[in-house]
Amino acid sequence: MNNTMIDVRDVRKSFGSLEVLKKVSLQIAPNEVVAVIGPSGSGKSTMLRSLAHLEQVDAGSIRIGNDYLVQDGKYASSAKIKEITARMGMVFQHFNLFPHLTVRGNLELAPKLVKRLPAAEARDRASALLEKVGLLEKGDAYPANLSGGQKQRVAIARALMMNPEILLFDEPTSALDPELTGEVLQVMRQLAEERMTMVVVTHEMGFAREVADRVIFMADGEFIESGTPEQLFGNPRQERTKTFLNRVL
Ligand SMILES: Nc1ncnc2c1ncn2[C@@H]1O[C@H](COP(=O)(O)OP(=O)(O)OP(=O)(O)O)[C@@H](O)[C@H]1O
Repeated sequence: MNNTMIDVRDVRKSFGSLEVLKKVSLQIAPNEVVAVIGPSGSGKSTMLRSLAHLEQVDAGSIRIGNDYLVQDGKYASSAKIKEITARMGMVFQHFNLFPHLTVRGNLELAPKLVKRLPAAEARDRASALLEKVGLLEKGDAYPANLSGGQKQRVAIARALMMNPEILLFDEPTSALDPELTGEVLQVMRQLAEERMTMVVVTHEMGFAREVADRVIFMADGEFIESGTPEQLFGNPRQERTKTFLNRVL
């Protein structure tokens, strides 16, 4: 259990003349699992990437725990930003593993480099996490020799190496063949059961419905509606949510 929560207030973000986030606000409680769903291009990834400071917002505030990443459009110092983002782990659609490093190399690099973790400790931690995602025997393999599902499980283990308070997932199963999504969702389901704070941008309605504590429907740069999976899937209040769900379910 941890005390981190995410507080996003009135965040705006444009790419040129395209307004991608229109005054978005969001609060996430410690240990909450939130799924963000919505049509392609609605700003889901941009919102998530803004939390990890992979995108810079134009206005508004993002607070992680007690620390402001950005407050009323003004960013914290680069040292503070580093400190805040180190508390978050991110898992991407396309895995983003280092191709020239083995699985263990991928896992151990950041903890050794950033956290100065001794090699033996990094190795032990990597073993424990590879076991957790069912890939202990793949430690010496290179990413090119893994299936997409295995790559994504390595990416999740890598994110966990840094002992994050929050895990952010950006469409973690969208690049996978359908038969490989299950093994990744199973690891995510386990993390959810362990009460990891997670924000998951996903097209996987089954995950949103069965695993998330709360589902947010986003369209055209706005949060249209948010609720428990039962509320959102069973009895959506907004016409746009209904239309979207009718299309994808
Ligand atoms: N770096 C960028 N430069 C310019 N436009 C961008 C950039 N990144 C995203 N966009 C645009 O911002 C809008 C929102 O994109 P975003 O990836 O956040 O949507 P999304 O809801 O995650 O979509 P998807 O489900 O397809 O991944 C899209 O119109 C996209 O083309």
